[in-house]
Amino acid sequence: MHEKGLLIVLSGPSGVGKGTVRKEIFSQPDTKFEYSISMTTRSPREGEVNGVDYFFKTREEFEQLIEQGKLLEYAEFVGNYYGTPVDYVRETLNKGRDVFLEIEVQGARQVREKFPDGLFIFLMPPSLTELKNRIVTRGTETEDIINNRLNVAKEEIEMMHLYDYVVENDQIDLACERINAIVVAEHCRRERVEPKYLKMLEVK
Ligand SMILES: Nc1nc2c(ncn2[C@@H]2O[C@H](COP(=O)(O)OP(=O)(O)O)[C@@H](O)[C@H]2O)c(=O)[nH]1
Ligand SMILES: Nc1ncnc2c1ncn2[C@@H]1O[C@H](COP(=O)(O)OP(=O)(O)O)[C@@H](O)[C@H]1O
Repeated sequence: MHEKGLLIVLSGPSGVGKGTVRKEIFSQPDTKFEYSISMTTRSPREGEVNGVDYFFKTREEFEQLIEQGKLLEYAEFVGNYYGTPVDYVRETLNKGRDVFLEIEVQGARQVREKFPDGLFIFLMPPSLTELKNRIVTRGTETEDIINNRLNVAKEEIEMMHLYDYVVENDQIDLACERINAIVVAEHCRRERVEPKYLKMLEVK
């Protein structure tokens, strides 16, 4: 019988670098977490592969998944649905593997309700100015949309207290190291009283 795996949730404001940090973590050969591939109604970008980057769905298909209770959480983000497949998450955790979700903050909030024992990590920008720079560099958005996004980001940052850890994404490699260290520490903390260790103390 395996111990249940840890559900790791990485979230944070739009543009902070969640996707970038997640990709870096999963490009490291010694990463042992399983990435849960999300469902989305947004169109694939150039180079994105169905079943690798996302499971691309129509709005009808996605709404059916919601009705059938197939999503652990879902949210509408900039006009598209995004959601986490519940069966994959439960099956993988039951195999004793750690599952890693990279999702926006509304979804993370729903996961917290269903998995209060999950490990919730909030990625923070070094400053709001730097967050604005990242949103500007990434997109083709107009000044109005960028300001609107920044206001949303401020509301998202206010949700920080709902998380177990806050990690600054000043440099991608440092943010990844911090996340990996948190997961290792969290395993030690949770498995401290595991029977196999207590057995060492048993009198023969
Ligand atoms: N709630 C939720 N958010 C998701 C999920 N998958 C991805 N996201 C988030 O959706 C947002 C948009 O993702 P995407 O369209 O890939 O664009 P980008 O990450 O901003 O380049 C990001 O904040 C992701 O973290 C999911 O399954 N559930
Ligand atoms: N540590 C960092 N330093 C500088 N730029 C970064 C860093 N992390 C991410 N970025 C850049 O910021 C932008 C937003 O990153 P992205 O991963 O798309 O954010 P999110 O998934 O949180 O919306 C991208 O252009 C990315 O290259």
